Parts: sequence; C-alpha cells; structure tokens
Amino acid sequence: MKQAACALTIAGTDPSGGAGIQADLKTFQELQSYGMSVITSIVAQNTTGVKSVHHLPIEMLKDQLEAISSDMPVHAFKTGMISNVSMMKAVAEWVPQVSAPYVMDPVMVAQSGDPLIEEESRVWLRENLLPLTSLVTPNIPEAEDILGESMESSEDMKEAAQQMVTRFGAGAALVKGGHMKGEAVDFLYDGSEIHTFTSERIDTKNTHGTGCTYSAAITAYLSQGLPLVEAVKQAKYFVTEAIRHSFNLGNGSGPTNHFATREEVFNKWF
Ligand SMILES: Nc1ncnc2c1ncn2[C@@H]1O[C@H](COP(=O)(O)OP(=O)(O)OP(=O)(O)O)[C@@H](O)[C@H]1O
Ligand SMILES: Cc1ncc(CO)c(N)n1
Repeated sequence: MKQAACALTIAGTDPSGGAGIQADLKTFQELQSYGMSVITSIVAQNTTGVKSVHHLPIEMLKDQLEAISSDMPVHAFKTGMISNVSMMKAVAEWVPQVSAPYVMDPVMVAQSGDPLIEEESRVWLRENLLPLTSLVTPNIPEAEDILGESMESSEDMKEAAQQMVTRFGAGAALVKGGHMKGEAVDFLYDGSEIHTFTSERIDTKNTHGTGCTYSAAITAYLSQGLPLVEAVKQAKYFVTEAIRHSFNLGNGSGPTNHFATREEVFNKWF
C-alpha cells in the first residue's frame, strides 16, 4: 500500500473553524495529506475577533511534540501562532529531531487586529526560529515587523524576501501581497532567484484565515514531495479558489471555503 504523506501543524486554535489548527487540518485533508496537529494556545475567537487566549503549559506542548516525533512520520510541518518565547524555545529544540521541510507562518495579529504574539517574542522568533525554517511566509505587516522597515512597493517586498534569507537565515521567504492594492501578488525568494505568483484580487471581506490556509497548502504539497516553487504555485491556486468561494458566515470577516476548492482548482488550472 502507498504510504500516506504526513503533514503536521503546530499552531493555535480557532473554534469558528476559519483559521489556526482547524483551517490547517481542513486544508491538509482537502489536499489529501494525512493531517496531524500540536496545539500551542487555545484561542476563543470568531469572525469578529479574539475574546481570550489560554496558553497550554510548556510541558504539555513538549509532550505533544514528543508524541509526534516518537511515533509518527512527518514529511513536512508548519508553525502558526507561537505566542511567547518559552513556547518558541520548546519548538526550536524539537525542530532538529525532524528532518522534514519547515514552513513558518509568522502569525502576529488576527485578521481582526487582535495581537496573537507577545511583543518580546518577535525578536526571538527572528533570531532563533527563522534560521531553522525551509520557508517563512510573512504578510506585509509581519515582514515589516521582522525587518523593522516599512514596505510600500513590489520592490520593497522583493527586497524583504531576500533579506529574510540573506540576513536572517530563513531557507526561503514568501512575502504575500494580500494587504496591498490591485492584483494579489506574492514574491518568493528561494535563495537564488525571485519567483512571482499573481492572482486577481477577489472583492470580498471574507479573508479570515487566508494566511493559515495558504501556508498549510504549501506544507501539504511539500509533504507530498513537490519542489518548493511548485508547492507554492499550486497552493496559490488553492488559496485563490478558497477565497473566491469564501462564506458569508458570522458577523465579521468570514472564512475561506476549502471544500469547494479542490475540484475548482483541478478543473480550472489543470
Ligand atoms: N482579496 C484577495 N483576493 C485574492 N487573493 C488574496 C486576497 N487577499 C489575500 N489574498 C492572497 O491570499 C494569500 C494569503 O495572503 P494574506 O496576505 O492575506 O495572508 P495573511 O494576512 O497572513 O492572512 P491572515 O488573514 O490569515 O492573517 C496570498 O496569496 C494573498 O496574495
Ligand atoms: C490561532 C490563529 N492563528 C492564526 C490566525 C491568523 O489568521 C488566527 N486568527 N488565529
């Protein structure tokens, strides 16, 4: 029997199902990787915002990580919300045990603007976690935060992607243009060249969890052995269709729609 491609997410939760662990597992399932999850924090949130956050005790985080690496194959993994330095340290100590591509979504604020990471953790993330990654996927505010510089143009985005790799040691960097105007353009620097991924901008307020879905799709494709550029290309199709079919659920920024997506992607793009 063919062995399953196993993808893991290490992240916070979203009970409303649009972002975090829930979005990641749905994406893994849609893209036919076997999904596994390690929870960092339980977040009481929905489409309108974050009510409260409970961080799991560090020992509990370590035990979950150990439960995976002592028993399960991991063919690719991603991290999302890792709120404080103690949790980042636990993840950083665990990463070398797994020889699989590591995709970091450097989650800092929710779509609603609520903070998901403590202020002092940002430097630690940059100095210690970033060099362990195969790919980091910041949106523009996250890239500005990591580099300490403001970004206004495509040239700034490309420069930021390069800096993440050459200055801060990320394996590769994908700077996402969801927060810009006009077409939704993302730039990937893979250590040797810039690759550009462009889609039309879809006119919707329902973009809760787009970043989670995108990085989870990249992780799923990497777990299946696709090369990085191909994994990003296909994940961009997936997230674009998930945004196109997003739901008007809840009173705020609704979630992307995964299950309308797979068929749509295959019919339309292949
Ligand atoms: N309205 C849109 N139409 C089409 N593509 C979009 C739109 N908004 C974002 N994208 C694309 O979705 C992907 C996710 O990018 P985005 O910058 O929104 O992530 P994010 O801000 O990290 O998401 P999150 O809301 O989960 O924090 C990128 O490929 C981006 O270009
Ligand atoms: C747990 C979690 N991770 C990431 C995001 C960003 O979309 C969110 N809202 N919640």
